[in-house]
Amino acid sequence: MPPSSPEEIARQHLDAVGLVEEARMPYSPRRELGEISLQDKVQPTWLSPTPQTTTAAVEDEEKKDPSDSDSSQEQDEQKVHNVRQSLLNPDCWSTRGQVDVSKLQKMVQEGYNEGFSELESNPSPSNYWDPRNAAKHNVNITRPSHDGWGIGKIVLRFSDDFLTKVYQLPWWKDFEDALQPIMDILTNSRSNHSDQKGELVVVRALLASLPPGVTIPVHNDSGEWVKTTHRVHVPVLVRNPDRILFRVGLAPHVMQRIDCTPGHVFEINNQAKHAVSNCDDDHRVHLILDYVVVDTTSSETKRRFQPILLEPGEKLVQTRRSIDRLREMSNRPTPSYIILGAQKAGTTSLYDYINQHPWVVQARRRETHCLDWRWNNELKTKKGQLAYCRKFFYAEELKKHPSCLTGDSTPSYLLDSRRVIPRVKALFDWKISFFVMMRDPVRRAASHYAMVTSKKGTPKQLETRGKEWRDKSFWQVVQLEVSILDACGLIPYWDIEAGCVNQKVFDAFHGSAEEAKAWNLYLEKYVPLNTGSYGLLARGMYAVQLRPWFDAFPRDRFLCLRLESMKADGVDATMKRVWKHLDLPNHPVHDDSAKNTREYSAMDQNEELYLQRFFEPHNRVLASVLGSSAVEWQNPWPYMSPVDRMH
Ligand SMILES: Nc1ncnc2c1ncn2[C@@H]1O[C@H](COP(=O)(O)OS(=O)(=O)O)[C@@H](OP(=O)(O)O)[C@H]1O
Repeated sequence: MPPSSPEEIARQHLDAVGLVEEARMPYSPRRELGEISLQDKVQPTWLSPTPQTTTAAVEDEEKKDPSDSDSSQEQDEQKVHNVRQSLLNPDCWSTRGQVDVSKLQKMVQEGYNEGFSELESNPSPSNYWDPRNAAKHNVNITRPSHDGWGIGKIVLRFSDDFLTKVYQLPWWKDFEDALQPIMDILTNSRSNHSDQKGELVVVRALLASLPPGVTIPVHNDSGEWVKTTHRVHVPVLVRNPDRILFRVGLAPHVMQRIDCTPGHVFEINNQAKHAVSNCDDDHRVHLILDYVVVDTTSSETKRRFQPILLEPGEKLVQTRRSIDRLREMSNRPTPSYIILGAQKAGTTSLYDYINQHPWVVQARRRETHCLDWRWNNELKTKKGQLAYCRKFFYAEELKKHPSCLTGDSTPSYLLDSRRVIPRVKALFDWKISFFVMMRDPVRRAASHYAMVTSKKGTPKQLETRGKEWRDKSFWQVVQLEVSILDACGLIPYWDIEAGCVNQKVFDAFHGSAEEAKAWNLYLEKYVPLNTGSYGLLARGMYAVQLRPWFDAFPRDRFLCLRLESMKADGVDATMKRVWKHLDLPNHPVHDDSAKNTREYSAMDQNEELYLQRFFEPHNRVLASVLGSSAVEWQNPWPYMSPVDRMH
């Protein structure tokens, strides 16, 4: 949801003042509905509920948030159905109890209503709101929008957007006793309603002081953390609850008003729309908690949510979605991953999808080529070479953010192992991750030829693609490539004229020392740096290309993917594997369209059959080279027999 403009916020504030002054919006009755189901939280919140579920429709239809509309009626009906099926709590909030907050009130009374940005005198040591005290005795957390609106804060626990790290700030200890009655109420009220056993772990806790005349406009929280956490509010200092308009609902025009009397412990579905306006002339203080329910039988989960204890005055470095300790700076070297190839197998898409993760920063250019044709031969020391390669990335900027990472996609590296492997080994001597995308080598070859011979492109692109194939037909290039492979002794099993394989010779040759020798010769003589017009067939011989890589690096550094599986299983299914390989939390890709696509004419059927026969034995040994028993690699690109084709 885009941020609201200052004009829109002012309009919402005026509306709120009107609603409270004319008493036009009654409180929704307190209902103890227990803990809000996480199932409700992952449902879309744009949809207006059906009339039966609407209890406080005070604004008219025209005021609907434009982002709440959807064009297709069919989709709408499906969504209505889904929402009706799943909405256990269409009210989007639940009273969890009433608690005595006098202890908390005493602790935060001092300075809660001061202008936090214009403090001049020396800070009083007992004023928790004073940012100077927070910087010295606690830890400074930035909350850009809230800070911009002048909202005061006392932060006790905080986590990154994916809940990979929960930080406990020094002042948590000061407030622990005062928070206990609230924790007890939350534990009791959930055990009465929920079957899900587990321990409550607070992942975020802060006190927020909302200045008079400020409105936090209608919004809904987003991010992975929202789906697994429960958001609890406890009004602490509210001089006149009738002048506070706190609302939540499935859509802006059906939000319900919640009673903000001090001590009212309530949970909201923060994935639903919510807003608050302080129409009083005093600050309003709420305690805001997010908790998760941790399965204590799983040591891994327990460990994950074990808070990291921060020290007074310690510095954190934040981006919108990540938080790291400054002391852990430089913990992650650059780059973290390389997409090695294969060329024309969907590498641009993979790189784009990876870059959609909020913790990934793209390189300064997509294909750095810093280890092949942009390699700087002048540089003789490792230090100089590394510094040169790091310039292709935002390495300096990333140093402070070890949660975040960057990588390279240079699909020529897979084939050019002779040059690239020693350079990776010498320079990137950390646990770098590799990706290899593969695609039916026949289709790959067609795409490769179409790109190299295309007349479209920038002058630079036309130059790097080379001229060697420009006046040759596809078939002529195939013949040229076959003769090159043959001259290197790489295809003793292939009858060039008949276009068929001698399986016995292939079985004896593949993986042999002779093959490795012939392959080296090929790489040495026929992998140039000044053109893209080479390797039409070699780039589709995946098993031979992968062997040197698997010999040089541990196998678990590689994630090998099949473009066709990505198409069949969906991008998100593939990306789950990618995030795991990068050790990144899951994140849905918002743009999963295919990148770098091109229209070109279909291949001649006889030429296609020739190539299929050529690649078939190579495809069949792939599973054993990959060491994979996965179904997708057993017969990765099944070709139809000529007889089948006729039917
Ligand atoms: N998601 C998805 N589904 C299906 N097909 C896809 C997808 N992503 C990329 N592609 C196809 O991959 C081809 C481009 O590959 P690369 O990006 O690796 O090319 S390059 O080496 O970077 O030039 C290019 O193939 P052709 O269109 O046949 O040329 C793309 O269409």
